[in-house]
Amino acid sequence: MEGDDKCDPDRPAHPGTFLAGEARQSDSQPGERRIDFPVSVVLPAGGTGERTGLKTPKQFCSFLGRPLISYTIQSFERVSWIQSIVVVVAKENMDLMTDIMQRFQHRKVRAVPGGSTRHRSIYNGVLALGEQKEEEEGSVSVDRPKVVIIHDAVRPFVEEDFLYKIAMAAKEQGAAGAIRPLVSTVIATTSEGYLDHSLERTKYRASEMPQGFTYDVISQAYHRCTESELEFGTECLHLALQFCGTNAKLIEGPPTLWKVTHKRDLAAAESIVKETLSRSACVITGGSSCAETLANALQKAAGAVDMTLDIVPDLTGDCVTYLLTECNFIQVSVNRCCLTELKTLLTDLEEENRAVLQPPVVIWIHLSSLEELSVNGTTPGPAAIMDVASAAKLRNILLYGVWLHQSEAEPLKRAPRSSTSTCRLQTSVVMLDVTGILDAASQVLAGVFRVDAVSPEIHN
Ligand SMILES: Nc1ccn([C@@H]2O[C@H](COP(=O)(O)OP(=O)(O)OP(=O)(O)O)[C@@H](O)[C@H]2O)c(=O)n1
Ligand SMILES: O=P(O)(O)OC[C@@H](O)[C@@H](O)[C@@H](O)CO
Repeated sequence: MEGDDKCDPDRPAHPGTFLAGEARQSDSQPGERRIDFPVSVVLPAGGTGERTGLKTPKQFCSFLGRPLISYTIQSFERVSWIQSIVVVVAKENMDLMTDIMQRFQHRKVRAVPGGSTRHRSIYNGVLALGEQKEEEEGSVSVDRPKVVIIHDAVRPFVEEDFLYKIAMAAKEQGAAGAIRPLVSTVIATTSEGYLDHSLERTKYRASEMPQGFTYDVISQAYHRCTESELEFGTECLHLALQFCGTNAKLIEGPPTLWKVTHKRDLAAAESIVKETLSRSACVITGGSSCAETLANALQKAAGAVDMTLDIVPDLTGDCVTYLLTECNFIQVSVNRCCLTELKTLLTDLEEENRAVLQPPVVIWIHLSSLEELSVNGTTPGPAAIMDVASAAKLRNILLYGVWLHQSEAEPLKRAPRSSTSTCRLQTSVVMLDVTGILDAASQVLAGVFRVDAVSPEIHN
């Protein structure tokens, strides 16, 4: 089995080198990532978080209606080349973890019981990856990965690019780990509590997460390690070196890899999530092909915005909850205009009342012309939407309607750049094509991102 040579305890460990910045492997560029081997993740989350001083273990502390661990899981779920995630939680938290996975629709994730120490929890997670699984038809399968990424569940800010570097280095070297420069100098003390000596800071780094290992290396390292290591150790890279002779490749990671340890770290994590979310929009077009066009128009108009496109074509209450945890709720619906559905959405938004970017913004784009709207009779015209919008504004929700209005008499008028106080589209905005509509809608969205107060206007 490949990797045995990497786990030869007699093989002398070479000193290894600090990789400044990039992994020596081919520098990955976004979109160029090619992972052609199975990668799974173990998220140790079995601790009690004593250092926060809180009763709730920090991984289950919530902000913006979502537990910290859910943010971490989401970071990994978004990585397409990760095949499975194992969350390791204390036995007494298994039901809570199952509820979180269901409530936030976490896929690819399963929970297994942790141990009395972090190493024991991680070991349980590694063993779970190697277990045989009963398939529905009764057959047995093992989706044993080639590479295992281990990452503390209380480090919610992990980026795909860095995960890619760790996974590639782990596959090539047998082990890889994230490092960061030391902030404080490391000193050794005498038994009487005096300075014995200090270490030269430039020669040392802080070991962080994520870390990566071939399955063979990490499973055999844990299989061979001592009870004392399992009880008192804190470093998986050390186990790989000590018990497998595998010297990890060290890769300097971004500052976002920090671990939530103390209570103040929870507040820091919340402010980072808020800052990230406030640049995110959810575009729901019900399957219309214009989602990408709108996303591009918005990126041009509003700058870097994290767009979630068409994740939920039909909105019901629990989907609104899901959306609100994914992004600031800005819905752009194209050619979907049922007044009942609109009112239901607005009610759900009001009841959820958790969008980070207040107020939530809903834009209905009608690619059918007003004439068609009035003919089919089922779609409310501007006046009806205006009534709904006025009522919604009292509930701190902004509703816009933008219509395709075929009128040769009037030239196309681009919506003006949003002003600093309000974001207005001209009352007689004339759209002769989808791009013009989307441009106007993107300027509304851009205005939302750029101004605090946005007055709802209905434009046709
Ligand atoms: N028996 C344990 C102890 C810790 N961890 C996990 O290991 C990660 C990093 O450990 P740490 O920050 O020390 O978490 P706690 O042990 O919970 O914190 P404390 O030491 O303050 O109690 C956390 O995600 C924690 O949940 C674990 O899975 N099993
Ligand atoms: O020691 P703690 O349990 O607080 O946290 C675990 C950290 O030590 C660990 O994540 C890194 O040092 C990398 O091994």
